[in-house]
Amino acid sequence: QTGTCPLSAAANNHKKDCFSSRPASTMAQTIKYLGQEEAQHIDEELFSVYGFSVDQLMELAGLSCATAITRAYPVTSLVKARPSLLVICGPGNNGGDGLVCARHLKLFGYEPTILYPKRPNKPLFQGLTTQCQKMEIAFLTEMPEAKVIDEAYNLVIDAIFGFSFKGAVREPFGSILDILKKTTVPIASIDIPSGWDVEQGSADGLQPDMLISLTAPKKSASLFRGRYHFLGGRFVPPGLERKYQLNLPQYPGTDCVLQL
Ligand SMILES: NC(=O)C1=CN([C@@H]2O[C@H](COP(=O)(O)OP(=O)(O)OC[C@H]3O[C@@H](n4cnc5c(N)ncnc54)[C@H](OP(=O)(O)O)[C@@H]3O)[C@@H](O)[C@H]2O)[C@@H](O)CC1
Ligand SMILES: [K+]
Repeated sequence: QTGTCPLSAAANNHKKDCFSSRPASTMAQTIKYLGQEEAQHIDEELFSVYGFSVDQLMELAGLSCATAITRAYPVTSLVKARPSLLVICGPGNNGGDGLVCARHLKLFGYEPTILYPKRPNKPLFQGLTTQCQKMEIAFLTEMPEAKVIDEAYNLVIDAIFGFSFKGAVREPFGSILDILKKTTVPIASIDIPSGWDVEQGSADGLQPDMLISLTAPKKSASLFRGRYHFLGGRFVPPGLERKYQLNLPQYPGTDCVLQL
């Protein structure tokens, strides 16, 4: 289930440079790209062994995503008059990351709008939804047409599916992904480009401009061809990193994200 990043020699050399402050024994090692089951085991262990709660890690994950998006697409670089963003949230924890990310992006000066078509009946997600509403973030009642999205928004944030996605896409997300494939505005995907097989990717799927891998990249991230690949979720305890041989690069200073 495990593997290392099958990147080009040039990219790997660059990664070695990034490790140059580390001991020689770890210098040649590259960050591990996780299989689906391994990602789920790590997630489970963070809660059961290391004592974290879901909302704690979701807050850090969502903050990482908002920070990375702000690095790649600063408000001053946006092409439209208003700093408008569309955040599409799915039914699981990836969708929760999207809600947290939207709240922080609002605090960072953007104007996010959220589409959240399938809302779990759980206090965590109800609370995150209320927080966004109280932050005066608008919620759409239906997915706009591709042309409308291209006209209205600078960027789409894809928080539909993460590492638990499996099988053929079920509605309403099939139609939503079909529309997203027709848009031309950049897409920033949280953890996995939605609709991609977590390990194999998808030849005719979304082609996001940005990918924010949380904890560690998943195997399909080796097929990402967009401009910006960031790592976020700076919360991995050393014992967990050692057990799964994650070989995480050092985050600079106090940063919660790192460009890969
Ligand atoms: N440890 C970490 O790194 C942390 C990870 N975090 C985040 O959690 C994410 C993983 O979250 P997750 O496990 O809740 O699953 P996720 O991928 O959101 O999807 C599950 C939902 O999708 C649905 N669904 C599945 N397949 C489908 C299909 N074919 N078609 C349609 N629907 C389908 C499925 O539906 P159901 O089973 O209910 O039918 C379920 O409701 C991870 O990627 C990261 O973003 C952070 O928050 C915290 C720290
Ligand atoms: K996603």
